[in-house]
Amino acid sequence: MKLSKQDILKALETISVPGEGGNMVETGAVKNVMTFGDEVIVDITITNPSLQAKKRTEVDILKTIHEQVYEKAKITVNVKVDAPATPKVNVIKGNAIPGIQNIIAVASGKGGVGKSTVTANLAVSLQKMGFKVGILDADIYGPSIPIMFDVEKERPLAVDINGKSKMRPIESYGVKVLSIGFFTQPDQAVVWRGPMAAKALNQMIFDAHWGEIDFLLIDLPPGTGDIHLSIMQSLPITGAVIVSTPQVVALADAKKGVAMFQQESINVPVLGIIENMAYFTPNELPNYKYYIFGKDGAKNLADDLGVKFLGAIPLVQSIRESGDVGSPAALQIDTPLSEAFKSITQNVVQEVVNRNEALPPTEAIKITTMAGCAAPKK
Ligand SMILES: Nc1ncnc2c1ncn2[C@@H]1O[C@H](COP(=O)(O)OP(=O)(O)OP(=O)(O)O)[C@@H](O)[C@H]1O
Repeated sequence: MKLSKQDILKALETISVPGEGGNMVETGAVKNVMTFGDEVIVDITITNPSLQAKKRTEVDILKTIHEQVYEKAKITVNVKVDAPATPKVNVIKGNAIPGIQNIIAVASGKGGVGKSTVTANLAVSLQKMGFKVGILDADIYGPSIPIMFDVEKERPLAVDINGKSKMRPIESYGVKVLSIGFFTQPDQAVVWRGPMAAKALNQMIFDAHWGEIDFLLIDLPPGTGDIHLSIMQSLPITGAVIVSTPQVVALADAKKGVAMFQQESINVPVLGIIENMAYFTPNELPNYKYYIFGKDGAKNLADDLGVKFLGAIPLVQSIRESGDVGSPAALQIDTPLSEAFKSITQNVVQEVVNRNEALPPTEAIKITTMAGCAAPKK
């Protein structure tokens, strides 16, 4: 079989480089195509330096040529990365916070997809790995972190630090917690505007005595409103993690969430997407997986958007129960659930390391300890 260069180019015109828009031939990304009998060599240059973008580009090219031109074609794809020459600006906004190394915003477009559950379990997994961890529960519509850490009746006390009165976070399972829920009545509907919420959160960060923290997780309210804009613009967020179920309506909102973080005025790196309630396995049928909300939706969305897929969490009764009794499932020892959360947490840490390496050395966001965590892959 002799392949024609024209056929290959025509096939490549049907795909684009992740995140670059336009078809890869028209944008000039495809630099050269050579054919020898049933062999094809494609040289392509992309601007996105992430491993996923490279891998995705390669896979798309292989798949497209196999599907549209010749299924047995022997294809070599040479992907070159030509990142923009301008040095990356440090996207960290606001003042660096002494003692707090990384701030990770946990967000979801849609409500009720398990953002707080994921935040709580990420925190516990990070703590088990040896990191110093804090959670700032910023979900003004329904702060649930105090319940998940069994501290809903607690109230933070003031401590004197160098002559200044500071709020001491409540500690549970080795995780320091401050929640907007500690300052509002449980049945009080909180109608706050963005700047007010951002101010309250600023106080909970800057006027609190967090001590040394490797990861401060912020449990954001659901949605993409002005509250998010205010928070993102005023706090030095290292990166954002998006939680979604595989359901179409949740994915549409998750996509808006990713777009919000990536827009120019916000520019917070998206560390990746976590798929929650990915499938249901009944106790009595351990080999069955029911894809109640659809299959691989969040994974496919991550691929489409060129962001990392951080992992999937099943829909399991004990996750809900452990959240309700204030003992996050990740506290379990060597169970499939605690292992699943551990693996996702390692991916998050890896992405933070990657992200910090990609920024100038001046930023105040270096990870200082990798204790208990698998060494990052270079
Ligand atoms: N993987 C899971 N398996 C079973 N139940 C889950 C799972 N994830 C979350 N839940 C349950 O779903 C409900 C909603 O979860 P959660 O409060 O974490 O969502 P959320 O996205 O933070 O909600 P909100 O929009 O109110 O902030 C809770 O009762 C929680 O226990």
